[in-house]
Amino acid sequence: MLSNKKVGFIGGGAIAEALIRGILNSKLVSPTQIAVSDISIQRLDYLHNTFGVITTNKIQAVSEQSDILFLTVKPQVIDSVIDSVASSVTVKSVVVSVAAGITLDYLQEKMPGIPVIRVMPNTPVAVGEGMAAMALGSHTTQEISEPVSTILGSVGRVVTIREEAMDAVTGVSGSGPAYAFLLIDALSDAGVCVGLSRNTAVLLAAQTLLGAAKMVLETGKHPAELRDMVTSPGGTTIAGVHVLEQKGVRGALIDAVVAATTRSREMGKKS
Ligand SMILES: NC(=O)C1=CN([C@@H]2O[C@H](COP(=O)(O)OP(=O)(O)OC[C@H]3O[C@@H](n4cnc5c(N)ncnc54)[C@H](OP(=O)(O)O)[C@@H]3O)[C@@H](O)[C@H]2O)C=CC1
Ligand SMILES: O=C(O)[C@@H]1CCC=N1
Repeated sequence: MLSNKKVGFIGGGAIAEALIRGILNSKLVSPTQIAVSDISIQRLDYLHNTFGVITTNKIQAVSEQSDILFLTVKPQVIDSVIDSVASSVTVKSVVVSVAAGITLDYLQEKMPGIPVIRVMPNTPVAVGEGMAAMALGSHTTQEISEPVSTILGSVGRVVTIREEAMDAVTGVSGSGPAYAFLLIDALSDAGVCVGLSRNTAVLLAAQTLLGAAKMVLETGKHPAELRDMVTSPGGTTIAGVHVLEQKGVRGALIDAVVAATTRSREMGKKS
């Protein structure tokens, strides 16, 4: 338990909800240690009723109380949000921005002297299988960042990276769950196409991606080696893989990550 820490969220949308769900499931903090501010009262009611967390539409009520303050708003509004919180955060707190493209330089310029961390999480934090990368600002020591690492580590894996890699991380693992959901959806449609019920097809598709991902992580083998183990000579798998290669699925995924990375860089330039 991070028993003596108060965790705040400015913005109670998709990623804040995923983080709150995961953190509460991990039992690292209790609902009353978490406070959320959002402009939508309906959203605050939903979060309070679902998780029992403290909610308010007054941003500063959250920022002045929080030891760890997550900025979980869209990059487009982060400027005005920081203007509202900057005077109420102190050097004893740490501000964690998850906004795609928003740089440490920008955050530090807007909040001089305040420890800041730039993090790119992903929505599987909600089920304890997130992937988060963090880059520390120049006023953020390892000791200051420790509780943030602990929080992110309680809902998945966390790595510390050079900030320059953050746009690439956004393209791979930040946006990545969307590619995986698209693949699972497509694989499910394919199952239906060859005669399976929808429920069975979704189960088969999702469990197959989960199992394959686990094998990569647990065996440490190269994905291509694991793929070869499935691919019997003259069998079914090579017939399927042949079609995927002909249709350019590998190239499409590479193009998708490059496009998302480029978009993250563009969003950073506007901040
Ligand atoms: N979704 C994801 O998978 C990930 C998102 N991120 C980053 O997280 C951030 C949030 O993304 P996401 O959760 O998807 O977005 P959402 O739109 O779901 O959530 C943002 C929330 O903030 C609210 N909001 C807007 N303005 C303010 C304000 N001034 N004060 C308080 N709350 C406000 C929004 O209300 P309203 O909708 O009414 O505007 C909304 O409820 C982005 O910067 C994104 O780059 C990072 C990693 C993964
Ligand atoms: O789509 C987005 O911009 C955010 C950042 C990573 C995932 N979602």
